[in-house]
This record gives sequence, structure tokens and C-alpha cells, in this order.
Amino acid sequence: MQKTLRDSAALRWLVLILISSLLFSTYWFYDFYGGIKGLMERGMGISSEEYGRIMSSTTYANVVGMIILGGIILDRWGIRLAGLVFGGLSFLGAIISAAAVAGWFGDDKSTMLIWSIVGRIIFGIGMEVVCVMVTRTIVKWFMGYEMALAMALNIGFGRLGTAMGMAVAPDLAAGGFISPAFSFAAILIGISLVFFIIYIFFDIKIDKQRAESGIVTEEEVDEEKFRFADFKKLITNRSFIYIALLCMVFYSAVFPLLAYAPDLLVNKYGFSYEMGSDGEFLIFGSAILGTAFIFVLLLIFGLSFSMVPRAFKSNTHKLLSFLVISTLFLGYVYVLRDVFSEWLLNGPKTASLIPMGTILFTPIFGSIVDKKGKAATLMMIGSALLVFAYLSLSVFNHVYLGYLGLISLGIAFSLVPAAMWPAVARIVAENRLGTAYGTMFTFQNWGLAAFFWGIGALLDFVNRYRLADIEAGLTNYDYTIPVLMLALLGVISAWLAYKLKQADKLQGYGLENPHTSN
Ligand SMILES: C[C@H](NC(=O)[C@@H](N)CCCCN)C(=O)O
Repeated sequence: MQKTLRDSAALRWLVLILISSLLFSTYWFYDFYGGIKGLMERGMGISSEEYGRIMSSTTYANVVGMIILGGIILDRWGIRLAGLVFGGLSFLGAIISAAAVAGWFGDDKSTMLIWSIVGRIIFGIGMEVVCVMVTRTIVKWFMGYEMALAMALNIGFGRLGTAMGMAVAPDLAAGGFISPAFSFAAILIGISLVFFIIYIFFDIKIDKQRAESGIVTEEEVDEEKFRFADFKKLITNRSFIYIALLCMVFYSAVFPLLAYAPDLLVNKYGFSYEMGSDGEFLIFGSAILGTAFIFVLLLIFGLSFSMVPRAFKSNTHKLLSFLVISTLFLGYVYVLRDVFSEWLLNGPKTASLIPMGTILFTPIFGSIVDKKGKAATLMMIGSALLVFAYLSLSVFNHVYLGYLGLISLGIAFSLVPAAMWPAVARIVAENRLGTAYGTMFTFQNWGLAAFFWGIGALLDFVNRYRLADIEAGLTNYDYTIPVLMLALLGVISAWLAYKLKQADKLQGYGLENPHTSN
């Protein structure tokens, strides 16, 4: 058969970098607010509830079915047009948000708040459909090749965006001016759109090649398309209902916490928001470039740990490669020991290590699920770890227990997604996965809408008699009750994972079996 562009490994990986840049930049914009929550409150004069309202507004269009509608539009228009329109919407939303905090629409609090919400709503519409579009593009280029690896790398780029956004935003907002952090994040989405436009040339070319060689084009493949009949079937399937509810409850306990984690560490343990010069690693005199370099190296180590030993067949080579990477990693930590010890006392930098850790752990847990199965059991364990994490971060006050809680949170955040997303592929036929993910993301947005806002509202409520003192810098927010509320979500997640395990026993999808037995 005639070769197409996707038969070249170099071109496939180039395509992955071009399209994953969209995930990197949109995850950055989604999550960088967490690194500057305190600065936003002071700079815009907003309360925690209002901060929560801004974060929650990202989901407003999605809770009423925008992701499903976006999926249908993606089916009709194809990757190129839908990518441009929805990527463009996320860029537009980011520009509006940046203009809002820069005071372009007016510099009074309510104008800034309203336009920040408008910006986040538009950004949220674009961002979620971009996620679906990027996954579809990976399937188009990697089906029959390294698809699982490509998907893991793609999510890795997203998590890198989350981590860097949280860690770098306070450096960009130095001196308390939050506007540069917003403009920078919006520009990143603009740059990734340029990368997407470059990708479009490859997309046109491959479609032409496929048409010439008689392979159906993306627009002609209709098994992937959204159908209401499939949707009805899905939401009456017991196992799917439990996994979709688990997706909603679990992510509601994790994503919103990330938006508050730096502030929690600052208020509970007295960590700093802005980095002292001891914690700065300068490249060409720039702390921002230095931080970016540290994160990119962390990403390379994370991916090497999880992928290089696996690439060898013999156990000796596996062990040797693991030892080489470990030695290099220890050298890296040793050289940067002073920087890291400062980072562990800084709220945004410490919190950013949670998404960073998932880059290392998610592929490891993914391969455990592949080899040993036990997907539902692992989701139960991951949810139980959430309970431990949030008890450590709420009712106890010891900072070491706090670190342990953060590590547990990082493991849970790796374990549950690593078991959940492949499990969906067992419950739902491959050509209905798009509909299934769209439905799950919609459920997820319902939970996110409630908890992004709920944590902030509860924080203001439980601290209502101390708010004036908090604003004056005389005392700190008490996060105990809002974090305890998230521990309850962990309990519900564990119960849903248990119900999923029971439903699977009845329906026989084999979630507890290794993937290799298929
Ligand atoms: C794969 C999954 N993605 C999502 O849940 C997206 N709907 C939202 C991403 C928000 C980024 N903070 C994931 O990232 O685990």
C-alpha cells in the first residue's frame, strides 16, 4: 500500500508536539490562577468566593452540554476547522480575561469580575473541545503505532502546563502586578494556535494521500461520530454510570483543590507566595527561564523513568537503564538541592510538584493496570489515598504530614486516571469512545462547577468573622472545613469505585483482569 505521512515516525512525533502544545497552553491557562490566588484577591479586591466564582465559570457552558455539542461540531467540521474555531475561542477567552484584569473594561472590582467570568466561560468552551479534538488527532496519526505512548505524552504536556503555570505565575506577577501573568498565559495559547496552523498543512496533506490511496478520510469515518442512540445506551449502562459518577466526584476533589493548594500551603503552613532569591535558578539572568528549565528536565526524567526501562526486553538492560537514569536524577537533585529546599517552603512551587509527579507515576500505574489488571480495586485505593491526603491537610497541623498528604494526593491523581481512562475503553466499544469521553467530561464539569466555587464560598463562610483581619494581613484563612469536605468526596469516590467493581462482576467487562489477557 502507498505510504502516507503518518508512516514516518519523525513526522508523527512532530505532529504530536505541534498539537500537544495546545494542551500545554490551555492547561497552563486553566490552572495558573492557583499560583496567584492571594495576589488576585489583593490586586482585584475580590473575596475567596469571587475567586471561586471565576474558576467555576470555566465550566458554565459545559454543564449545559457544550462539550457534547462541540463533539458533534467536531464530527461535522473535522479537525482543522473545529480546531481553529475552538482553539480560537480559548484564545479569545484568555485575551478577554487578560484585558479584564488589566482594567481595559474598567478598573472597578465588579467590572473586572464580570469580564473575568466572561473570559473564563469562553475559554472553557474552547478548552474542553480542544481536549477532545487533540485526542481525535492522536488517534488519526497514531492508530496502529505508538498510540498509548502518544496519549501518555500528550497528557504529560498538559500536566507540565498545569505545573509550570502554577509555579511561574507568581514570578510573572512580581511586585503584585497580576496582569503580566495573564498576558503571558494568553500569548502561550496564541503561540500554540500558530503551531496548530502549521499542523493544518500536514493534516491537508495526509487527507489528500489517504484519499489517493483509497483510505477513508476523517470526514467519511462515521463510526466515531456522536449519536443520541449511543448516548442513551451509555447512560443506562450501570458500569458506565458508576465510572462517569466516579469521574465527576474524583476530579471534583482534585482539580478545584489545585486551584487553592498554593494558598492553602501559604495560609496553613506559612509558606511564601513569592520566591526569595535563594530559590531562584537563573538562566541568562532570568528566573522564569530557570524555572522552565528545571521543569522541562523534570519532565524528561519523569518520562525516561517510565518509558526507557520498559523499552528493553532483558531484565538486566531494564535494571541497568533504570540505574543510569536514577544516578543522573540524583545528580540533578544534588546540583539543585538549595533551590529545591527553598521551593519546598514556597506555596506555588510545592503545589506545582503534584501535577509534575503525575507525569512520573501515571505511566507506571498504567503499565501495572495493563499487566495485573485490578483497575476497579486501584481506583478504590486511589480514592482512599485522597481521604488520607485531605485528612492530613486539614485536621492535622504538622508540615511533614502535610508533605505526606501532598505526596498521597499526587499518587491518587496518577492512580485513578491511569486506571479510569483505559477502563472506559473496556466498558464502551472503541468507536463510541468519543461519545463516552464527552459524556464523562460533561458530568465532570457539573462537579467542577460546584466545587471550584464551593471551596471559595465555604472558605469565606467559615472565616466570616476574621475576613477583615485576613485582608489586613493580621491572620490567615482556616482551610480545615473546606479540605475536610474534599475528604468526604474521597469517601464517595471509594464507594463508587466499589460499586463499579460490583457492577463489573455482573456485567463481565473484566475491569479486574490484565489487559494482556484480551
Ligand atoms: C484527561 C483529563 N482531562 C480532563 O479531565 C479535562 N476535561 C479537563 C482538564 C482540566 C485541566 N486542569 C485529565 O487531565 O486527567
